[in-house]
Amino acid sequence: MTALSAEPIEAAPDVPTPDQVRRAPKVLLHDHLDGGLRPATVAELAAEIGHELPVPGAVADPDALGRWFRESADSGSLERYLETFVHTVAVMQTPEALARVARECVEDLATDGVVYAEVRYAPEQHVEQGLSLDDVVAAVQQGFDEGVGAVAAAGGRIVVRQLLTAMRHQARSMEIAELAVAWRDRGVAGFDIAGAEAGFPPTRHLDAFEYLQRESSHFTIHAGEAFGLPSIWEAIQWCGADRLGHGVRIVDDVEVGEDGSVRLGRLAAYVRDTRIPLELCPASNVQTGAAASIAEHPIGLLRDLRFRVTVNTDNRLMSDTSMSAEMLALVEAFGWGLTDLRWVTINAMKSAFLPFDERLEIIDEVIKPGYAALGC
Ligand SMILES: O=c1[nH]cnc2c1ncn2[C@H]1C[C@H](O)[C@@H](CO)O1
Ligand SMILES: [Zn+2]
Repeated sequence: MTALSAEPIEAAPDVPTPDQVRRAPKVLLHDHLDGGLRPATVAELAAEIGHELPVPGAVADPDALGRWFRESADSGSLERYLETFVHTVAVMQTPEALARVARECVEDLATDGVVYAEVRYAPEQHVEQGLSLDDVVAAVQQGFDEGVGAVAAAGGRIVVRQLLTAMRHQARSMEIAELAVAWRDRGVAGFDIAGAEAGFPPTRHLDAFEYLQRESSHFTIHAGEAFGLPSIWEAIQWCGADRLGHGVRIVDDVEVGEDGSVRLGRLAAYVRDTRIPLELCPASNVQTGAAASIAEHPIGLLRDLRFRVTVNTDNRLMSDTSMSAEMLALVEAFGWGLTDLRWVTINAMKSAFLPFDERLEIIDEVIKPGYAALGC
């Protein structure tokens, strides 16, 4: 057990304005492609293929559809939150639709000031109309390439990589891990597992993780979101996860005394000592019930204790969020300043599944100058 005080790293020097937050360079490690569609795109693609949406007339009123996603995902349960994906996955079954969604994703992230993103989705969910797993990855990559090209043509700069997710309740993780390795030099940076956590421990997919380790590949695991410490422990100590998707329940292993003293249990100490990145997604956690509110979200404590905290969107459509919105909410709830936003951004870039020299280049050439321009 470790004892230490929960003193902040340093006082936040200033309160950033919404415009400063939007202009600040951002790094996004945890964003689902099928959770980030524009409402208008869901409506148009659904109309094209005759998929029935829960909101009639959504093409004419995409905002109403956006509200439906947000409200339905606001369920307090991960299982019910995940039910909303049936409508986004349904409209992402052709190369054209996949490429469009991927291109728009890149454009939306760049508009939000994101300079590096790893965007994940489960290829096995996009083969209902006969595409092969390879076709799916190729279509998404084409969309990403087009999006990056469009951003560059408009004078911007963004780097985007795919993470391939396997669904934890299914049994295709080995195939998806092999797919990630096959595409590793063509836009895929790593692997993940997602889906309902309770009852589906990461060790169910141990063969896939062991294969990836032998291939010197990278992976993150959704763990410690809807389920607690045992899931995090398996993800790290059995499966060898490089990062934790959410990982927010690590606070169950942190004890804060009335006098402000803090004791870390063995697992929390290990996560902090080894600098395992936490892909925290505050708005999503409030919707699924993992946190009661942003103000009560453990990110404040985890930042003060200097865990390797990163800030993420998870599902921009279901949470009606963006990186700027997530950061602004933290500014408001915890009084974070630009120094804190810069810290989580550099934490995220250090934790990316990109080669070391490319990470450094983005930190030195994009992130630091971008914050310096804001006076930080
Ligand atoms: O926060 C999440 N936890 C677990 N699974 C999730 C979360 N957000 C999205 N997913 C699932 C639903 C998607 O269809 C799938 C692949 O992106 O991943
Ligand atoms: Zn997620």
